Order: sequence, then structure tokens, then C-alpha cells
Amino acid sequence: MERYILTIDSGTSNTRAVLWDLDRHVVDMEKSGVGVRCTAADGHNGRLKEAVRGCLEELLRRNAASWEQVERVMASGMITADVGLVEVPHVTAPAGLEELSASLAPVLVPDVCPLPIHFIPGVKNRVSGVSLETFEAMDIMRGEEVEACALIDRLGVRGEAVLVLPGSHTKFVCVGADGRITGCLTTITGELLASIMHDTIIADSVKRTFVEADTYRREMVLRGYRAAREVGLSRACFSGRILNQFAVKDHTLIANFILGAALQNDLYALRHSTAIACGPDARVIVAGKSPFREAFADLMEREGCWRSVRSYEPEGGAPLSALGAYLLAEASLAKEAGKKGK
Ligand SMILES: O=C(O)C(=O)C[C@@H](O)[C@H](O)CO
Repeated sequence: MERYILTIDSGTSNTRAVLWDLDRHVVDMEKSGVGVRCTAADGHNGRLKEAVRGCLEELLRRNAASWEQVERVMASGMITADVGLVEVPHVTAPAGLEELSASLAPVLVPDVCPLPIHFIPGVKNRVSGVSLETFEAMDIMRGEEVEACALIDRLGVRGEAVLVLPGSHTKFVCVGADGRITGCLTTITGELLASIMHDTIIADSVKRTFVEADTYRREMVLRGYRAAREVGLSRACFSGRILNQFAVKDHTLIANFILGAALQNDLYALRHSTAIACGPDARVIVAGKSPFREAFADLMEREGCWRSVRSYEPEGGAPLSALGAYLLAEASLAKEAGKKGK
């Protein structure tokens, strides 16, 4: 009888579940447009519970599988936040697969799943006593730590490295010599960009359209980046309107300009924040979706402040978050088997 692992990743806007066999192959995936944002809006997590249960049950149904065949159910992301299913405290960096697997929180949520869900904690920076003087060094993540673990495993990352993980929140995750996460830095650029593109006067100049992989224009991204470096993000955004009215009619080019301006803000944070320290010897690995991946890689290469810059393109199969959760399931199952063997 085939055995399976189920991984769940619930973020701010979406929930993704993956059914795996025990040989690290993705059998099937299911997605829902419900995330913890719904909990914040509704004041309860009813929709999130329903979405997670729906995804898991659909995966089993579609693959004629039963709960008896499931070895482990893992969950990562904002599902472990106060607006998720079960709140789990962050683990303090440095942390890698070992620390995270030691801190898994198996919890039975009967109206979601008949097996305990192993909730994976997020990671926070090591800052003792966050105060008005020290807050800038503190940072937290939930979900990106499993993506980071997957990338570190896939690429064998050892030595000083920065992983760039764009999304609703951009995460810069630092990796130390032993391949563990040493800290992170977050910006809300994805959310900010969505607001600029939809809710400001710039919406008209970009026709409410984001840059896509096939409309990515490096030259305009670089121009937006340079404008923001000179005069700041807000002024650079308004320059998008000026350009559109007087010089550049194509709204996709203006969207590229705004993208470059927004990412300049992220790279400024990377160089100036005290949340992580990454020097000129750091290798940069950019993951995430196109065109953010291309844009970060192009801009960081252009800045020339790091030892090397490479992009990681996902290989078919599963998202990095699901792979990281799978690796943690493997680690915890191996630990359990070891204990039983003793
Ligand atoms: O840990 C938390 O509570 C967060 O708010 C972190 C957030 O930025 C997530 O990492 C987004 O995926």
C-alpha cells in the first residue's frame, strides 16, 4: 500500500497543499484562495479551517488514498500565527532543519484533519530585549524558513549567503558557515507595490497591471531603480505618471519603472538595516517568482556589492515551501524511528 506525506503552506492570501510519496515525488497539489487575511477580516478562522480541510480531502479523494496511508501532515507559514490555525512561537536563529524539527508542534485539530498536524515554527532574529533602541535589528518570518531550508538543501549552501525570497513580503534570509539560517530581514514591498498599482494615481499610468515574465523590461527596471535611489520611492512613483503623460505611452514600461523603484527600497534596506549583516563576501541566491527573480538578480548584479549573484529557478515539481516541509517531515520521522529502534 502506497504511503504518503501531506504538506500545507498557508500564507496571507493562499493555501497550498501537496501530496507526496515517500520518495520525495510530488503526487498531486491543491490550492485555495483563502489565507490568514480572511481570519483577520472575519475575526475567526472558519474559512481557513474549511480551506485546509478541503485541500487535504480533495488530494486524498483525487488519488484514491485514505488517511491510514498518510505518515505525516506538516504545516508551515502564517497558519502558525495568531491569525492562523494554531499559534506556535518562533524559534530563535541560528536555526536549520535540526532546530526546526526539534520544535515542531503536533496538534490535533479535529475539524480540519483526523491526524495531528505538525506545525512548523517560524524563525526570529536573536535580539535580547526588543526596545525602541533595538527594534530595527529584530525580524520574524513564518513560512520562508522552510523555503530557505529547501534552498540550502538543494544548492548545498554553506558559507555566508543571502537568500532573496520575494513575495507579499520580501525576505532576505542570511545563511551562516554551517548552513543554518542566522537571521532575516523583511519588507512589505509586495503589498506596497499592489497598493501603488491599484490604489494610487499611478494605477492609471500602469492600467492596474503588474509586470509579468513576458513584459519584463530590464532597462526600465534599472531606470526606476536609479530614480528611487536619487529622489526616493514616492517621487520616483510620481515620475512614472510624468513619464506616461509626456514620454512613455506604454503602460507596461511604466510598470517596470515602478517595479525597479520599489525594489530599490528593498536593496536600500538590505544595505542599511541592522536586522542582518551581509558583507561583500556573501553569495546571493535569488528565488521566487518571475519577474521579481529577474529584477532582483539584475539589480543586485548591477549594484556589484556581493561576491556573486545567481537565480534559482524552481525545477517543475513542488514549491520550495512544500519541499522544506517535506524535509522536516523526513527528519522528524527519522528521529521517531531512531527512538523506537533504541
Ligand atoms: O512571523 C510573523 O508573524 C510574520 O508576520 C512574518 C510574515 O512576514 C511572514 O513571514 C510572511 O510570510
